[in-house]
Amino acid sequence: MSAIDVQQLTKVYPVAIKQPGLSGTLRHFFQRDYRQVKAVNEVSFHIEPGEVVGFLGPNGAGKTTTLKMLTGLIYPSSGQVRVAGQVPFQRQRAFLEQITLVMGQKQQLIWDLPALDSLRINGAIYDLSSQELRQRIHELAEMLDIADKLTQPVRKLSLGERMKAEMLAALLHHPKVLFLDEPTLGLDVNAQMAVRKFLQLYNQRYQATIVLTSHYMADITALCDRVLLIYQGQLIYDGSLDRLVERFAPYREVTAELAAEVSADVLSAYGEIQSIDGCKVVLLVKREDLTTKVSQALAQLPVQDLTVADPPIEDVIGRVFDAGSV
Ligand SMILES: Nc1ncnc2c1ncn2[C@@H]1O[C@H](COP(=O)(O)OP(=O)(O)OP(=O)(O)O)[C@@H](O)[C@H]1O
Repeated sequence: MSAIDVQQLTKVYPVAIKQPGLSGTLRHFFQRDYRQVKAVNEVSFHIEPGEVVGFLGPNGAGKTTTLKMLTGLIYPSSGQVRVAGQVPFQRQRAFLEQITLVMGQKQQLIWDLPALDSLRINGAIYDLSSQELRQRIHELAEMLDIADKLTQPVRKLSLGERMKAEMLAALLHHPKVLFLDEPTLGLDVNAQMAVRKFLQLYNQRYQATIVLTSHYMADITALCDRVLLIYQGQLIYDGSLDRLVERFAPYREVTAELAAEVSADVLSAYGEIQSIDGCKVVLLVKREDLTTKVSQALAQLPVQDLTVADPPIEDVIGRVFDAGSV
């Protein structure tokens, strides 16, 4: 059985239209006109247990709306969803016990109390015995390296420590399916890495399924075997990151260190110029022309060093979204 099954999922939001000015406000009060915003449009995918999947898209693409439907916070307008065999919007206990949702910009811990107190409340909600609760807090706190911070009021924790404590609270019931919306938002590089490491460990230890959205590509490349690209509510790609680069970046990035400066006119014969910084040049070369262009460059230019790489994944995805279609 798939961990997540989504078929033709659609969400349409009715949005009230208000004319400007006082008369518009008065009219709006008595008679409202609505327009329909299709935030998610016939999206289908399946995710197997234990998979870690990145959900990518520009602002307003429909990622959060999809996560909200997958966690049962909102009803779909049409289509089917099953998560851990359950229908999310029915909000059955058997469903809630198996999932969690972490939103980077929202918090569940009580600001003025130590995290430990909020964890005790969660333990009671999930009917954990005091021994079970102690053992789970101990285990997760070790994994997150946060044990010594749990007795301080949450408001005194750093952002990174708070995020770790939030994770602990969200995972106390050992969910099998994790939905994470921007879990590393605003964290510094070290805290981002700590959260990523923890998620890897949790995934391995509990064979948990993880779906995450992030605007930090480092999160996606470190964690996700598979990515879903969503654009204007539609799923435009479902597959591995490598295949995404091959499919949407039909070029490679060639960086050359030259012994002397060479004019842009001459360099443009070898590829599309990405940047020239004195003797360091970066060119984009079509994959099929790579061998020919690189051998020509080596023979004809004063090359001291040359490297060939895929372009940064941010650039590839940016180009896909700029192009606006597949
Ligand atoms: N409650 C709502 N009522 C009306 N429209 C909404 C509502 N929630 C979201 N939308 C609209 O639906 C679209 C998708 O929004 P959503 O929050 O799902 O995007 P997102 O991909 O998560 O974006 P971001 O990366 O900025 O968080 C946007 O056009 C947004 O304005």
